Amino acid sequence: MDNRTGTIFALSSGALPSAIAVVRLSGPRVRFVLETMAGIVPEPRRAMLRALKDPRDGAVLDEAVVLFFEGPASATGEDVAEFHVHGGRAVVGAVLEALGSFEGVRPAEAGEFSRRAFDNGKLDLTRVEGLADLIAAETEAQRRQALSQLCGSFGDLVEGWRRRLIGLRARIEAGLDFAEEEDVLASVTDADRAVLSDLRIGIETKLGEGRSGERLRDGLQVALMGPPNAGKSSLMNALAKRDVAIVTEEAGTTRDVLEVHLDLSGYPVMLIDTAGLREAEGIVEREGIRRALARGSDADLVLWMEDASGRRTGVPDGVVSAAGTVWPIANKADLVGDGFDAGDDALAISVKTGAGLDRLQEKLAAFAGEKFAGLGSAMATRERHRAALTACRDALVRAEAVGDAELMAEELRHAGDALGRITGRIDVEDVLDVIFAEFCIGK
Ligand SMILES: Nc1nc2c(c(=O)[nH]1)N(C=O)[C@@H](CNc1ccc(C(=O)N[C@@H](CCC(=O)O)C(=O)O)cc1)CN2
Ligand SMILES: Nc1nc2c(ncn2[C@@H]2O[C@H](COP(=O)(O)OP(=O)(O)OP(=O)(O)O)[C@@H](O)[C@H]2O)c(=O)[nH]1
Ligand SMILES: [Mg+2]
Repeated sequence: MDNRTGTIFALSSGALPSAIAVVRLSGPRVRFVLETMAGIVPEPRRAMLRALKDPRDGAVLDEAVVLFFEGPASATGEDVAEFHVHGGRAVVGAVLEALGSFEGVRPAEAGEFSRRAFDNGKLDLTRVEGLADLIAAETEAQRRQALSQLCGSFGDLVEGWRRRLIGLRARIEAGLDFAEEEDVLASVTDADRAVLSDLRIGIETKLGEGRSGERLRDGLQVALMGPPNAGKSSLMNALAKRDVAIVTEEAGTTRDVLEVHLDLSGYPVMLIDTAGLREAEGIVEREGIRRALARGSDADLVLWMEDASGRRTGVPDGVVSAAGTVWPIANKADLVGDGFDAGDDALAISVKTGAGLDRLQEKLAAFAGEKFAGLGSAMATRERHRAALTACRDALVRAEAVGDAELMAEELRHAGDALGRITGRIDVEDVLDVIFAEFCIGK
């Protein structure tokens, strides 16, 4: 984004046609556009019904609800206007074209409204990320987490730590100046050390939550693995309630890794179907098996599925997920007869008759619930958060180890800067474009 000034506009609502479409504008020319097209600048935050006119010939384009938000009390911090128009393609097309005809007014790029909100101090980076997650949220747990991040739970926690660090550093540096004047050695008080270790513990606790926050965004990874023809793809389709994967009676049907997102009692799960494992002849199938093993070793949970009517070998040693959780499943219970008991700890199901599927779904939802339980609402949801927290923790550990007040102050500065990168208070020009590019146009 090179041109960060000017007045921008975009269709901020969804796909057309729709009942109503919202066209949003932000920037210094908003008042002029309102006067020209709606004949008035409405009182801030009061909806008005107006005829929208083409600035070039005065032709009426639509009858619209018009809103004005006076900067800085707006979503972007600039003057903002909204035209709530009828959501027809031609209506929206005509309004957008009319807006583009104004001097100094241009279409917005993806994420540009949010970028302005960030630049004007309306949202810190964690809130911006929460906003992106809220728009992407597909399940209740994701919505709650994203909304809490948008409202600042994580950003305020990090900013609180940063302020305490700054306070600590200020006290230590004041001591340094004093020592210089008085020609004595600066010392760090026990109280200062207590604050330091308290901060370190807080950050370590947050780091101890691991990737749970990231998993909440992407979904818990559950990989379907097992020998060919066990019914993995059939189960995938049954749980997804649509025909995602090809199912045939031929062994070796699935080659690529397939993913579907499931909503299990509000928890996000990414179900991964993989190629059946066997000594394969063809290179395509061998590559499929290589991918299957790779995904399985990354998964939070592996469902190891075998055919209950055949000879079951059990879970091979090689198939142990990173989290180490593997559930054996015996499918095709219908072929074995009524009251089939898998015997071992395997869960007996039949995708064909649906037997055992409810139980499996309940178990999966409980597993997801357990994985996400105990997480506060303020959580690190991205790799970059954890990287910065780790850098901060390392600097704090070094600060605790040094005896010299000057070196300690220096480490505290590093620690504070690491936290500042999370909220975007310092030195993050490089990550901004990445974060804002995630957004749709009009946001
Ligand atoms: N019509 C409409 N609906 C919408 C939005 C919008 O922009 N327009 N939003 C877009 O994301 C969300 C609401 N977010 C908003 C965030 C801040 C402000 C705003 O005017 N903030 C001012 C005043 C705050 C106040 O009065 O409490 C400010 O922060 O100073 C408006 C909407 C969801 N619904
Ligand atoms: N009788 C019976 N047949 C089933 C059941 N589940 C799946 N099948 C059948 O088993 C065959 C193989 O099913 P798939 O879902 O393609 O098996 P897969 O494990 O994905 O196989 P690969 O992709 O080759 O590894 C198909 O003909 C299915 O209709 C079941 O519960 N009972
Ligand atoms: Mg398959």
